[in-house]
Amino acid sequence: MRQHQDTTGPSARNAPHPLLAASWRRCEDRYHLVPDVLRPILRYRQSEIRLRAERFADTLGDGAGHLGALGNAVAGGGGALLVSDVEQVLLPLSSAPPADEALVQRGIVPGSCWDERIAGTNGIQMALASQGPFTVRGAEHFFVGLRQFICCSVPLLDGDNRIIGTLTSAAVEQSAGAGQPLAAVVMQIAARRLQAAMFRRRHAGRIMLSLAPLGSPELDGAVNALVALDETGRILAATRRAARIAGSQRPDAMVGQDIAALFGVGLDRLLDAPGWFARSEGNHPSAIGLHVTLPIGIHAAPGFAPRATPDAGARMPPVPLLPRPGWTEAMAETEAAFRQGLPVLLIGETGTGKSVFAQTLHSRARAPVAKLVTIDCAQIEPSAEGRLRIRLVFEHALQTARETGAASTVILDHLEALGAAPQGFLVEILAMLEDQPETLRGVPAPRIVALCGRPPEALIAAGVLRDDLLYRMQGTRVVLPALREDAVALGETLIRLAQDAAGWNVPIREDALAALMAHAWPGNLREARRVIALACSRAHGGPIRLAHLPSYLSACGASAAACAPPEARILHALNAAGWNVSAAARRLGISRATLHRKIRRLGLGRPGSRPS
Ligand SMILES: Nc1ncnc2c1ncn2[C@@H]1O[C@H](COP(=O)(O)OP(=O)(O)OP(=O)(O)O)[C@@H](O)[C@H]1O
Repeated sequence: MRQHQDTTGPSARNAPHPLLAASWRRCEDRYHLVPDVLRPILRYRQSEIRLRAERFADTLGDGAGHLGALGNAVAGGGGALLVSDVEQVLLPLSSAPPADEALVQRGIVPGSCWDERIAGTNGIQMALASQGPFTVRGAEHFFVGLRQFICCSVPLLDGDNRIIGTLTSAAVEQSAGAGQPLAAVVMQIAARRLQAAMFRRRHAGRIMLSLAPLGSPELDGAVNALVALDETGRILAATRRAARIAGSQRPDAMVGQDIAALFGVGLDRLLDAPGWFARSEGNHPSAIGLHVTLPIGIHAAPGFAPRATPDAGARMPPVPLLPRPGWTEAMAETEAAFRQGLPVLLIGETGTGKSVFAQTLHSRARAPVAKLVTIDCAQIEPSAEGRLRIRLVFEHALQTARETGAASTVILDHLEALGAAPQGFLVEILAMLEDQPETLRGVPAPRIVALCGRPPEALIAAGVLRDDLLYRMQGTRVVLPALREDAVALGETLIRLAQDAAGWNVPIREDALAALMAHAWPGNLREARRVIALACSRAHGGPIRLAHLPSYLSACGASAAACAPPEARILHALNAAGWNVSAAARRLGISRATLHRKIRRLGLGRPGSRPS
């Protein structure tokens, strides 16, 4: 080993750290560096530095913004924050100027390269070599010119646990004094926080499990001990720190495992725990705290797709729309409220067209890119799993709103079937969206359309529906009438359905129409569509007769014909006569003028053109 003036290096005086000694040996024996000559400085061109800095800032994401504040904090303690990439090139990412001109004089400036082969033993290179925090003090630097400094460096890991660079607090050793140990801690915390942010961004939209070694003396020790999970509790990714706390060799070894198997506690239980869940038994000798965060925040979520939340898309229903009584007026009124972002409550028996109405509302909202997602409340379990599903749907809606800039529509179908616990949870989400719009950070809030099969007041009285949920949901309300409530509309609908199914103006014989008109239609439009389709197929293209109807309708045909409401008979006559009023009047045995009067009084009209 070469002797040099000033002091001898660590290897010559029983190096305090074997890695330091090894570095010194390489510098002398392999790279033939001489400590007491001027350190050769390799400095990159401005254009190259800018490129490197941009790439690095992209990887850091939001974290890059925090480096300025960190730089100021380090400068306040008498040091300078140095940020290097993985090739040990200093980047101009910390806006704070170096605290001491000495750093500049020694070439510690953006673009300078701290590769050991040129710069000798130094903090940046030691942190990368040891893959952990490393402080190189004064005489431990290889080059004499650097021995006035103390450098605390930590490697910086990204969301995939790859080392992307280092953070260093550099200061003149004499003036750094007592502040320097603190600087080392600050660097570690900053690196952990930056990695946590990168990991969260990398796995945005995923359930995040945080781990903490309970009783750990470390300050802020668990901030980057993160595990990304799928909805079943299977591990998708983990940070190195999480793997260490979980007692796993490597993060990769955790991937695919179920947290229930690994920690002895399932996702459901963790979701029900209000805060940190202490895990002190099982395979792990030391106690671990576990905490789950659901992805309700507004994140970009690459590849995220919520489970069991079929996306109805902005499609119109695949059936030709029939005019429904009051529909046009209700649609006009509701559309205005809907565009303003007010929630819409649609009430009606099964099959009255609530979903069709909601989808029409969405597709007419003049935002073709907006997303439509549906939660079928009848399928939401009262467990934590159900809660999770609701959250995922809202997360998905917010994510697409963020990507497209257009508010998504969330349809809550079969609201009456939602259990008490998920109702409470829904209230929380709606309250957050409504009362804390700042949490959305400019992303348009989802528009809510709730569909309810029974009058909500009756549900509240029966203790089935929470009143605060109802009030959160009814910005405007529309009641879709049952088919039986309006005889004229029923007759017109049946005739239109028959025309659509047969493909021509197919007549419905009087006894068949009477039986159809006498039926209560508990399944409303859904049932009517099915019955008419069956009748048309049985009629083989000819007129629909009583015998073509399902038996539960044809059985009461004869008696029904006798007591068929007058409007049904008039409608039938008009239909049979192809809406020729004179011919229909003759069939009915009344005058043309009388028929005209009746048509006006009953508000009858030839089945009109289909709504667009
Ligand atoms: N205006 C319409 N024109 C034509 N068909 C319609 C119309 N409205 C509803 N339908 C038919 O009725 C069926 C039921 O409609 P929809 O699913 O919207 O009813 P709903 O009130 O949401 O029923 P549920 O409460 O059972 O989910 C649809 O599949 C469609 O075939």
